[in-house]
Amino acid sequence: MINVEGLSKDYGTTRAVDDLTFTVRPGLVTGFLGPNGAGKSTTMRMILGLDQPSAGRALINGTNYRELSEPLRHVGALLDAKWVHPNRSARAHLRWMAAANGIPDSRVDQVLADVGLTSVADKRAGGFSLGMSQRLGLAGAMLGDPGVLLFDEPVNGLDPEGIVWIRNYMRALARQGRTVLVSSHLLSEMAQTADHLIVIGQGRLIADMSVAQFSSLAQASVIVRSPEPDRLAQVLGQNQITAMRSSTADGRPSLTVVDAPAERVGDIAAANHIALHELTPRNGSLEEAYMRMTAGAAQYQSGAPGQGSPGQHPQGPPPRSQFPQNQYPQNQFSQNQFPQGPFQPQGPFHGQGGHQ
Ligand SMILES: Nc1ncnc2c1ncn2[C@@H]1O[C@H](COP(=O)(O)OP(=O)(O)OP(=O)(O)O)[C@@H](O)[C@H]1O
Repeated sequence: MINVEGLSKDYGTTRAVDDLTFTVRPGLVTGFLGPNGAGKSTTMRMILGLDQPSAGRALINGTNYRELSEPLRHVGALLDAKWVHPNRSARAHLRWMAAANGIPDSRVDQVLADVGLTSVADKRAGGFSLGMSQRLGLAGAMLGDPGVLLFDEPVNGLDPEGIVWIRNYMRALARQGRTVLVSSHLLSEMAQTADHLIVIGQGRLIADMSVAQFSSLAQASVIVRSPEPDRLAQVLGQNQITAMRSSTADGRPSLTVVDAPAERVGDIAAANHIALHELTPRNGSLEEAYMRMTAGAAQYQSGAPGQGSPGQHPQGPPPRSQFPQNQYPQNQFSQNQFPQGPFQPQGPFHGQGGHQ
């Protein structure tokens, strides 16, 4: 288990991590999600004792990383896949790591086999593709058979096969009861990999909830086509359901309902003898929900001149007062309550009823 408590990090005048508190539980893949510059890597480095917090602490199984005896037996990390001597073979690299950490040599061939690198174990690691380097990094992380694993953007630059492989590998580690924290700036990736999400923006906690709860934040809708759209809209209105005129992807006229499930729309149509030619439930886009949630928290985003562009380092996060006020009750989201405007990052949203 990882416990992050009131963790902050300042680099000069830049507050990279701002009073973060969260727990990463065993048996789950926890996605650590946030736009570029949100503070994910800095947080992971502090968990791994590579950076000193300005305030707060990060504990692994109740202990500070720097106080762990034989840390590789507790924590494995994949931070930079290319962190390997280019002229060493994969096997030599792992043997060197094992020797430095009091891990028996026999473990090296085990982890090489686990990640599918046995056949290239004696090849120069410098000649490895990114996918092979990621596997070697994973092998290094698994050397001490640790219960806690941290992966920083592990799918960056991988081809689809590599992405699926690493995703399955992380899920298998969690199923074995390990604690798995994996960072990404891609919600689509996390939605397929993680069970739980911790979302940060500008160093602050924005959301801490299961992927299922996060999904329910995305607004669902029902697409309806009928030869009698006006009468259908009218009877739906009589039932306090709003139907908006829309059109399907191929240009056919339709109605879109956001405040009732497909079953209710179908029942009302049937009760009023209105034929339906289509009744399609649609899940809201998770990506849209994520964009709304992190709006204003992205360090670099396209926007008006002066709002920050790639390569420009702003002077630090804006003060909290610049964010719009929260108009929504916390912890009370339902499918149809998700805010339409930019999500404000003042108060973290803690999912209820998630995994314990
Ligand atoms: N060594 C450093 N010195 C100064 N500022 C730093 C340092 N490391 C990180 N920062 C700043 O801290 C903030 C958080 O950076 P961090 O790399 O942790 O974010 P991230 O969420 O991992 O982003 P990315 O997805 O782009 O890697 C950024 O403003 C970054 O510029």
